[in-house]
Amino acid sequence: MTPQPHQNLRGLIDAAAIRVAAGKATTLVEALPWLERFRGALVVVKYGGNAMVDDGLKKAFAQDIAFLRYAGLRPVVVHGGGPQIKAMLERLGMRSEFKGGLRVTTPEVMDVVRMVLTGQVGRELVGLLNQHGPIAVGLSGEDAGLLGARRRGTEIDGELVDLGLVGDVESVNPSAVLDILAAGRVPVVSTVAPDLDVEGRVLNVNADTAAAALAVALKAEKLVVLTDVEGIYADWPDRSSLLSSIEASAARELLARVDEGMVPKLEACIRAVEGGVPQAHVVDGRQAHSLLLEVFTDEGIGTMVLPDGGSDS
Ligand SMILES: Nc1ncnc2c1ncn2[C@@H]1O[C@H](COP(=O)(O)OP(=O)(O)O)[C@@H](O)[C@H]1O
Ligand SMILES: CC(=O)N[C@@H](CCC(=O)OP(=O)(O)O)C(=O)O
Repeated sequence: MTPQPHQNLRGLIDAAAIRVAAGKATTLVEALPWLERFRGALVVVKYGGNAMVDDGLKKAFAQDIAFLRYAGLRPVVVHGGGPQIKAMLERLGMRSEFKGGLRVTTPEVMDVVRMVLTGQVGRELVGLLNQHGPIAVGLSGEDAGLLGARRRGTEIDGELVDLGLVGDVESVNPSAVLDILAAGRVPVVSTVAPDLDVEGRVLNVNADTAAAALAVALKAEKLVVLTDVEGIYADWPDRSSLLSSIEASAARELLARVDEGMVPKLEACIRAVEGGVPQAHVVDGRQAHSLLLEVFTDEGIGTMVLPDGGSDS
């Protein structure tokens, strides 16, 4: 019997659909070695405020974290919120400046930082994640003694500059995070920390810094820093100088040549790998699902920071 034209068309569509399905299966199978390798792995993901400005990207980020969780990893989210703090300060008619990539924080600015990070950005991320099931629990460095911080300055042209209520993490008590992970949930951490020297005072901790300290304390398998640039450039802003990987001591040398937002990020990656985290990645958070690509494919996305000698192993 001669096939009717519509049957022919149907046959063609089916063949195309099968090819698409086969492609999807290939993608899933390609993830298998990574699923095996990272099953149960604790991964600290720092989600930068600049990668958080677009609703579609935020949704994709929440999907990625939910995916990691349902794939059997143990993601811990540490979020930033620099642009969101800036927007709120502007609404309130306030200003703050950055020195060495860190916000100079007066007591009035600190109130806004705490309100925006813990009360706004953290809440929003928890809400987005919980659209995938009751998985996310938000907490700040103040909860159950998670973080303890001491005031720090920053060095600019060899001189120590005061930053006000800015802290560096001195102690981590990870038990609250571990409790949440043991319950099968995803901790979402905002980086306000009690001052170890002045009772009742809280300090503004850069989120990269806090993520590194947490990754070390939790003995994470990796730290992934999502930001608004493709990775670390050896010669910023020369776009041909994107690094695919760099070892800790070379990264330390590079610190003198990066500026502003990349300073705490690079410091954080160095701190993580020198503290025992096997690898730290700076990845472009403006690309939807970059986190999944980083964890589950071998495509070498972003820049990987390794401990010294790590490239040879
Ligand atoms: N060497 C470098 N490589 C990449 N980015 C750099 C470098 N030096 C400075 N930067 C700047 O750092 C920015 C990332 O920091 P930031 O905007 O604070 O991100 P986030 O909000 O994710 O913490 C980049 O957008 C870029 O402008
Ligand atoms: C001391 C310091 O600079 N704290 C940061 C905390 C938020 C943060 O780190 O946000 P991003 O990751 O989006 O940059 C700030 O006040 O902006």
